Amino acid sequence: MAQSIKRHAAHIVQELEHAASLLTEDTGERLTEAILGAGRIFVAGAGRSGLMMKAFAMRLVHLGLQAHVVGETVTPGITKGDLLLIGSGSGETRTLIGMAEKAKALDADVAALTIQPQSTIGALADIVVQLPGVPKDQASGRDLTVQPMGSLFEQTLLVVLDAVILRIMESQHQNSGKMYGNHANLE
Ligand SMILES: O=C([C@H](O)CO)[C@H](O)[C@H](O)COP(=O)(O)O
Repeated sequence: MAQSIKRHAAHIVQELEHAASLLTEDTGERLTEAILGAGRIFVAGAGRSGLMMKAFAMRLVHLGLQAHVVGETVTPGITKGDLLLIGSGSGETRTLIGMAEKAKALDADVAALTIQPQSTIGALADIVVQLPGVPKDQASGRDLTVQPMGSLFEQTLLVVLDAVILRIMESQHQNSGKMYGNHANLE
């Protein structure tokens, strides 16, 4: 018999709680330092992972940081001192590998959030944040989730990035009210 949406939602939250419990105490600390030390932050990701990266870029802008989404028409060029932040569960998405290589060639720093630190993108990155989850082909870790493809990773990615935002808010004495002042007013 089909389960209710409520039960499915509760199951997803349970999976996320388990994923959060697998994080180490220092998860994201180096990344946070790199974000605060960067000239500008460029975020990249494909598909649903890319949507999470976009959501993160919005909050960085709310914090008053210079953040850009790779691939947008108005996104400037990356250069030395900038940080390219890639979210990729598999760490093997072709377009993102090319971006990581180009950023490195231009002397920018690269950080990756991925399930697979040993992946091509993980190996190219200066900073790797390993997240629990199941890659989209579900070749490993199937016991962690009932959800399709990379959903658990994509949700965990958003949760961890939102936690990074809270960490930056603490260190910069920011609050939601101040950040709201930087929110789009043409919407
Ligand atoms: O959109 C995606 C798909 O729905 C998997 O759940 C992925 O996020 C997209 O294909 C990018 O993959 P990764 O780079 O492996 O995160």
